[in-house]
Amino acid sequence: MQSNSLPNNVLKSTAIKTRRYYAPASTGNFSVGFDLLGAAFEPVNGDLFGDVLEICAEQAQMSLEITGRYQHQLPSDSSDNLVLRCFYAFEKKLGKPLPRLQLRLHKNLPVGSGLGSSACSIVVACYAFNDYFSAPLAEAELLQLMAEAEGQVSGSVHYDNVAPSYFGGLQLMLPQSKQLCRALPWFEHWRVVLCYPGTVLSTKAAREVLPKQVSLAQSIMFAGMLSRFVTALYQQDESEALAALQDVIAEPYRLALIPQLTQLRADLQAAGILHLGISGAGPTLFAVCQSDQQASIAAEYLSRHYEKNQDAITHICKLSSAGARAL
Ligand SMILES: Nc1ncnc2c1ncn2[C@@H]1O[C@H](COP(=O)(O)OP(=O)(O)O)[C@@H](O)[C@H]1O
Ligand SMILES: N[C@@H](CCOP(=O)(O)O)C(=O)O
Repeated sequence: MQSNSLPNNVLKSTAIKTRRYYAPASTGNFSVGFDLLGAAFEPVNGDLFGDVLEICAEQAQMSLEITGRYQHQLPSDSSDNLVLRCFYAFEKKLGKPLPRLQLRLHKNLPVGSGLGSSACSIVVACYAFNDYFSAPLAEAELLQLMAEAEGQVSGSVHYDNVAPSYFGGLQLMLPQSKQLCRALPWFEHWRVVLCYPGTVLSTKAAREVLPKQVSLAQSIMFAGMLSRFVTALYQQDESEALAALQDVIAEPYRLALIPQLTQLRADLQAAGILHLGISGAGPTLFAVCQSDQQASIAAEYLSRHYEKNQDAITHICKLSSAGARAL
């Protein structure tokens, strides 16, 4: 193995045992916590629903091969890829040259989907580089690097996808706290159906429809609903938690981008499913279900009425408590 301190141009290709890393899909906001709350999910059937990054060799130049179901949604020029951008940002943060790598990204999450696709690639990349180079960055530093990379994509720094995709679970962001975020309790029997219709909605565009300021009444309602939800989780009061899942910040404005939401929600509520919300900035919708049976009904309904093309996908999920990891 070559030394890390050698200049890049004298490094030769060095075979290594391929290392594989994974980060899960995530739902930002979870309706009630715009930019402050996010959850990582994985399909109950054991499918991997998140990006996989392989580090295959050390070599003279960086290279990135892109494969996977949603590779066609990414720029063909891989130099624009977030994975490479993360490598250079990671190297800059360390302040010393790193060996160049041969990388392979399995793009398993649709782009511009509301499933934290950009965050997922950012998280798997930063996690992989930190692990591969023997963990030079502490968790908080790595999370900050991830959030900065995400901010460059969406136009403003928000942690509600990178934090759950990195740490797993339902994560509440803690502004101005050293801890940055905290995992909240959950209802283990909850199933969350994620339905991506197959159409692209950029997060940046979906943020641009939001007002720059909200009223005092909206601010109080937002803080109140989020508090109601969080306390209900701690008290394991399920009906309170479900009742608090109201988005008073983004949904009123994003509804124009996802007009089917109103009818789909009414139909699912008639079937006993108590919450349907926008996953992240959309267009993916998420349904919170209280049993496997409800989840099957919601998944069947949404895939029939909301999927629009061959890129569409619907998964019945549970909370992914593990987050990013080596496979
Ligand atoms: N590895 C990657 N994964 C996802 N998006 C990427 C990646 N590399 C570059 N991009 C670009 O980042 C942007 C991600 O868009 P965004 O709307 O934030 O997606 P999402 O809402 O799914 O996170 C797109 O312009 C996409 O082309
Ligand atoms: N809080 C963000 C979440 C964006 O999630 P994404 O999966 O759509 O990137 C927002 O609502 O803008």
